[in-house]
Parts: sequence; C-alpha cells; structure tokens
Amino acid sequence: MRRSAAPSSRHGLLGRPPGTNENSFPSSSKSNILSSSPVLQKPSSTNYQTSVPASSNGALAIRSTASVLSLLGQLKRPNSQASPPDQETRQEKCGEQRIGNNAGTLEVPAPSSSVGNDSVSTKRIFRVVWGKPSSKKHKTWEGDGTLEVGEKTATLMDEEGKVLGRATQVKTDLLEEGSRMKVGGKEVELIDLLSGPVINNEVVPTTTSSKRAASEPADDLPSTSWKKPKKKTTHSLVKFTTEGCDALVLPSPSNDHQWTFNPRKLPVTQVAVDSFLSRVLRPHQKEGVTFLYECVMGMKNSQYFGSILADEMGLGKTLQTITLLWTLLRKGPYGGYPVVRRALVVSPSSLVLNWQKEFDRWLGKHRLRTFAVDQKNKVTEFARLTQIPIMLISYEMLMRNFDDISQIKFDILVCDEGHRLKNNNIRTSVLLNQLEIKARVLLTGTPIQNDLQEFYALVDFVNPGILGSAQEFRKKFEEPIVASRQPNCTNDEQVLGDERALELNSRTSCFILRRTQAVINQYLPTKTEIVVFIKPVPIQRNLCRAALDWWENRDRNPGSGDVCHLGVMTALKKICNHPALIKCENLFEDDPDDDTGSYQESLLQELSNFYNGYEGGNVAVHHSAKLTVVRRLMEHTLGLGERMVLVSYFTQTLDLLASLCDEMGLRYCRLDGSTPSTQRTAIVDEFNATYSQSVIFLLSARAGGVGLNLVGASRLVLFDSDWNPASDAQAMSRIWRDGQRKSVYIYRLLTCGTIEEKIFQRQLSKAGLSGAVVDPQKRSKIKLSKEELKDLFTFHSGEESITHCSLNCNCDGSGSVPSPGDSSFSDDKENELDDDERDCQLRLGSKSKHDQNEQGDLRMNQLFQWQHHGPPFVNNAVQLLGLLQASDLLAFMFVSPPSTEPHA
Ligand SMILES: Nc1ncnc2c1ncn2[C@@H]1O[C@H](COP(=O)(O)OP(=O)(O)OP(=O)(O)O)[C@@H](O)[C@H]1O
Ligand SMILES: [Mg+2]
Repeated sequence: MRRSAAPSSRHGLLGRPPGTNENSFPSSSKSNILSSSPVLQKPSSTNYQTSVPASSNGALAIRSTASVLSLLGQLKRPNSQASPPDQETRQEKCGEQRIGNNAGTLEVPAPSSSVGNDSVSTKRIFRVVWGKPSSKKHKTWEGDGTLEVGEKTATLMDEEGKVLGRATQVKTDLLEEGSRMKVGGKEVELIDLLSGPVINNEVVPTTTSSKRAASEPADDLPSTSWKKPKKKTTHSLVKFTTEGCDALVLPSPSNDHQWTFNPRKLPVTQVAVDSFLSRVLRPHQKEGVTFLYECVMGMKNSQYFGSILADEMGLGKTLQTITLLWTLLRKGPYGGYPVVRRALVVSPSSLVLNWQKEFDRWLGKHRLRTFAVDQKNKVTEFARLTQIPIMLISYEMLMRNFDDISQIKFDILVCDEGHRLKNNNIRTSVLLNQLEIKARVLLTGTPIQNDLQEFYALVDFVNPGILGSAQEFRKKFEEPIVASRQPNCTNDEQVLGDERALELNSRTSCFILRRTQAVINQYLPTKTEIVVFIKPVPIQRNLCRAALDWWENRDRNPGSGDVCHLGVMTALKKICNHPALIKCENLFEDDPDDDTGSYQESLLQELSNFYNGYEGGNVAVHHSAKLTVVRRLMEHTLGLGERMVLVSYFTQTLDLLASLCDEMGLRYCRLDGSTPSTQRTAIVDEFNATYSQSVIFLLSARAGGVGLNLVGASRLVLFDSDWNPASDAQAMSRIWRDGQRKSVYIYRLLTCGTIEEKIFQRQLSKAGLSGAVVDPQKRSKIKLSKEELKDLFTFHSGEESITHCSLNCNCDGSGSVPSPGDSSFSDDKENELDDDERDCQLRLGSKSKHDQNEQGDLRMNQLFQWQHHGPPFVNNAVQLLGLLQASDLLAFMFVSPPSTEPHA
C-alpha cells in the first residue's frame, strides 16, 4: 500500500485512457515510453496514426490543445471505442496520410463530444487518486484512475477503465483540481484535468485556465478557429488553418516507434507546444525543444532517452527545458496521454529559486506550481502533494535527502549545470544514477572542461553504456585523440586521432545539441570583450621573483616535490591580485588547486621578507596594478551610471574588493560560498532591480559563476582567471543575456609576464579540446609538459604582453585589426581568418615561429581578428572602454570585434 498520492503507473505513466476498457484497445499495459519497458507487439499493416501526423519538418503547425483533449473525449465514450479502426479505414479509403493539404489546412477528427450535439457537452475528465475514505489530511491512496464528470454525475474508473463507482446529484461545477469527494464508497482526490468540456466545437477553458486572470488571453487554447465539421458523424473531420509562424508541432513518432512504444495501439495524436510558449521561443529554442523531445521520447534511438543540451551560456536552456516539461506533463503522442507525471530538476543551490522564478515567469503560477526543496519544504511533503509535478532541488539537498527522493517515482530528470557530473565516481553521480529515471536531460554551457574522460562521464550519465565502458572509450577514442594532439605526433597518429574525433562526434551528435552565442546576437545589445594586459607594480615584480627563486631552490626547502608547484602557483596568483594576500593567515586558504603542506610556511616567510606594506586598515591600492586599474575603471563606469560585476576565484580577493568599495563609499552586493542558498536569489534580484542602490556585485566565480543572470550590470571584470577556460567563460557570461539593455563590456585582467598570462595561454590550448568533439576539425594540446611547467615559472619583464609577442604580430598597436602583413605567419593566417570558430588555438610552449611551422599544426587564432592596442593608448577606443585613466599601467589590449551592431 502506498502512502501519498503518488501511485505507481503500472500502465505507463497515466495508465489506460479514461473511459477505455480491455475491449477498446490491446490489453498490454506497458506502453509508456519513459517508465516501462516496451512490450513488442506486431502492429497491423495499417499505420496507427489515426490522428494528425505532423509534417516531418514541423512546418505545419496546429496550435491546439483541443485536438488532444477532444481525442480524449472521444476515447472515453463507449460508443467511440471503435474509432481507431474506423479512422484507419477512412484513412485507407482516402489513400492518404492526413497531412496538411495545399491550402495549408489540417484535418483532425472532430471533437467527439460535439458529435450529435452541436452546442454543448459539459463532460470533464479528471486524473484522480482514490482510496478508502478517511479524515486524515495526508492519507494513503490505493490507486490511480479517472473521474468522468457530467452535469450532475461523476463516474470513477480505475486505470483499466473498469468502473469503480458512480455518484449522482453531484454539484459538479464546484469540482476542480485538488477537490476531494466520495464516489461509490471511495474517497477521490482530483489531480488534474485531462479533458475539458466542448462547446460549439471549442474546448472551453479548463478549471486550471479558468483561474487565469481575466485580463490575460486564453493563450494556451488554440488560436486557430475550429470550423464546423461538414457532417455530424463520429469521424467527421474538422479543418482549421495553420497560420502563424509561432506554432511548434513536435515530430510524430515513426512506425518503428509506434511498434515499440504503442503496443496498445492508441491513436497517435499530434503533440504541439502550447502557443503561449511557442510564441516566445526563439528559433534556436524551438529547435532545442524539438531535439530534446525526440531524445527523451526515444525517437532518435529507441534504447536511449538521454540528452545533453550544451548551448552556450545565456541561450535559454531553462526556458527550453520548461517548455519540454510542460508539454510532456500535458501531452503525449499516444492517445494524447501525458508522458510525464513527475519531474525532478536538480541544480546548484544558487539556482534552485531561479528555476522556480523561471517556471513562474514562463508558465505562470496558475498553470503549474513547483516545489523547491529547502529546510522548510521537505521532500516527504512533496511526495504527498499530488498537484505539484515538479521538484526543484540542489545537488547538496539531493544527497542529503536521497532516501526520501528515491521513494518517489519521477519520469524525467533534469540536471542543470550538469558538467559537475563530469566524474561518474563522485557521490552525486553515483546517487543520481541509482534513481531509476530513464529520461535524463543534462544542461551545461560548458560540456568539456578538462579532458575526454569528463566528456565520457557526462555522456555515460545521460545514456548509460552508449559509448561502451570507460576502458573501451579510453582505448578507442581518448588515447588516439590525445595522441594526435601532441606536438610530436606522427602522421598516422594524426590521421587516426582525427578519424576517431569524427566518429565520436557523429556518435554523440544525435543527443548532444550545442549552439553558440552567435544565435542570440541579434536579440542582445553589443558585447565587447577586452583582454587587458597590465604591468605589475615594482613590489609585485619583486615578490614574483622571490617566489620563483624559492621554487628554483626548492630542493633546499622543506616540503619540496610536485606539491610545491601548486603552492607556488597559488602564491604567484595572489601576488598578482594583491601582495597583501600573502599576509593573510592562510596563504592558500581558498585555492582549489592547493594541496600544499608544511613548506608553505617557508615560502610565506620568504615572501614576507619582501612585503611589509600591509598593516591592515585601508587597502594599499597602488600595491596592485590590477586593483588600481579596477579602481579607475569603476570611477569611469559609475560616472556613466552603469553598474559592474567584479569576479574573483578567491574570497580573500573579494574581501579586498569589498574594502575598496567601502573606501569609495559604494554600495555593493556580494555572493560567495558563504551566502546561504535561500538568500542568493534575493541578492541577485536586489542587484538587478532598476532602481537598485547597489552599484557593484562581488561574485565568487566558484560559488556563483554558473547560471546567474546579472543583467543589472553592463560591465564585468574577471579579476583573476582559472586554469579551466570553461569556468572563466561561465563567469564572464553573467551579464550578456536576455534582459540586458546596455552595451556590455567584459574585461579580463592579466598581469603581464606573470603566471596569469601563462594560464591564459594554457586556456587557449584547453579551450580547443571542446572543439575536438563538438568540432572535430579543431586540434589542441591537452597536457602540460615539463617544459611548459618550466615556462610557467619563468617571470618575464612584465613590460610587454608575452601573448602578443608569441603571435609574432608586427602591428603598430594603434587599435586596428592586424593586416596580413603584420605577421610573419601570414600564410597560415589567411586560412585562419576564414575560420570563424570561437576558440583560440594558441599552442603553449611554442618557442618560435620556426618550431610551430615545423610541426605544421599551428592554428592561427582568433586574436588576429581582434583589435590590437599597444602604448601609448590615446585613441578614442581606449577612452570608450574606460581605460584611458589607467593607460600608464597598461601593456597591451586585445579588443574583440563587437558581437553585433549596436541596437537601435
Ligand atoms: N525567448 C526568450 N525571450 C526572452 N527572454 C528569454 C528567452 N529565453 C531565455 N530568456 C531569458 O534569458 C536569460 C538567460 O536564460 P537562461 O538562464 O535559461 O540561460 P542558460 O542557457 O541557462 O545559461 P547558463 O548556461 O548561463 O545557465 C533568462 O533571464 C531567461 O529568462
Ligand atoms: Mg542555466
């Protein structure tokens, strides 16, 4: 016996169609796509597609919930049980598939409720749970079923369509979702409305939609008008027009799909996205929804139901997912039955309430409510709430409440920022894998972060086994692809690696969809990215040299060994941020790379000898070149009335930036790892509010780098970089998103000649790895060699950008895009200029142009398409970027081509 109103679906998700019985359809009870294994049953030679097949390209559009609802109405009537065969006969007679005719109309069966009654049919069908009567608020239900509600009667049927009881003299107009009543000695709770009444061939607003505000258009109802059927026969056809380019009709199942997943031979109904959603979807989002639908329905591969939506940041993965879930919760291709009853959406804690907000924004609370698990809203409570189909939960909460969650039957799992499942041994992945949910959608803007093993883990999570075992994958794909990206690889290795990358791409592209930000360019204001190379101030140079000397002599220092590389890197990064950070109690406190031991004291001691300038109190801004630049940039930006996001990977650096704000008398918001998840959305909302007093947002890239919308700001500074380009890309994408009205400037600050520049170059190499799978033409180098490590620990003068030098670019730094004659790589460059790929492919460790050419694998990079600004930085562009006041500290700048022409 089950507690709570979450009865299992023995007959697929929602069981037998209302009103059907064993005679009306084949008796197999396992027709649900997502929750039961299919029972193979040879279909008759006739196509069961008795309703309206969508055109394969989805061009024909029926914006109608009515067709599905009316079909349900038809099915429930005993005298319409024979309708599928009849329709088949008709179809055979006509010798055609009922796809749109030349006049752009579609034919669908008339709503049966209208048959024989031209004006009114008031029958409604509710999905219900039933059990013994009891006065308990949270009672134990015994089964699922349907309740057919007439004018004064209500008939309760179980999942098999067997009548369990009838009630007469019922005040049916009071019944709505959530109501409880007694029928035939059983207590019944109405969950949701499957089919509404039909009046004059139009489905009138359901109980749910009648709750809609009076002023709001009934936009989930068909916007196309139904025309009267010519004949009032059971199977007369209704034509209605398909005008309107907003409509989105999802693909119909193939015959194979029907064979596998429709053993009961339910009529195939068209699944269209409700128009209130389809009209707000951008073209790429329509494509995305269709793609996800095909994947989770097993239409692309009947063995696998997973998908990765890997669109770049800000493309609206949330809206696409919400559209998918809403549609699956309401509809399905077989008998019109919803495919999903309950959905689980897992996200980072900072985004749980954002998901709720987005659900409310796009669907409205009157259509759907969601349940966000937190300290107050317990998982067990959700299990009892039959009317709330969506659970939103953070990864952390999921782990804490796993036992309760595993008791609930979910039909689809969505993992937002799913790249965190890049290791299938971590506890989150292990637990999520234990949930028996076949349909899995993983959302990520950055599918590959470090290596192909991580990519494998993501793929294997959504579609277990599709790429074989981890070992097989390593042998077949990873090793050859990695080998082909080594600078000294042979021709054969090269060819094999390219082949395997291609194969991997083709094997995964049917369930991974990735679009770049280029697709939203036209909807957003201009975005300009600026890589700013800043000259370190003398104290920073001295400290860098001291740290590197210490490293050179590491044999004489305690705790030497591999681990000390990481420690020195952290120290160098902190020196670049501000020398004061080395005075912090624990030098390595919040560096994720830190794995240091006792030797840090020795390094700290060494560095302290060089820096005594920080005694607490005000920040010595002039001890950090980057901080000085930020201060001047802030003055410029705030003077224009714009707001700014400052991002760092170090909480100590955020403290420093907070002190700077205090000193400047600026109000700021801050989100870092210590911000309670319950407060995060409120903080973001406060900042984004039009009249917010907060002009600066201090953001920890680790705690809040993903998913957030910070469109209240139009400038963002990435104060320090991560080894992982994906993390930086995530953080830098927070302000250039829908809702942004101003031109956006994104500054990446690098202290030149230091480890920061090396990390940047390393990133350019790693970024290419993503391309290796998404775009097999890309090639990149993956691992750091010993030489590269040594290169990392070389401090250059700090007077010029080594990145620009490594391009061998002879431009005059006047701010123009280099012309072919500016580089000695002109032969290669020509090819590269045709290349509109996003990622740069600078190869770290390349010492000279000669070396690179000998390897024959230098790919000229995107930086040749950027503006090159060198000293003396006096032109208007520098002024516009707000950096003129900081020009004494600048060594070089790359400025991206504007993403779009400025909006009118
Ligand atoms: N079609 C649309 N019309 C208007 N606004 C939209 C549309 N699609 C998405 N948005 C808005 O764009 C913003 C970004 O969308 P969303 O957060 O879903 O991006 P994302 O793809 O998940 O990015 P990330 O990878 O950074 O999480 C949100 O505020 C969302 O409401
Ligand atoms: Mg997102």
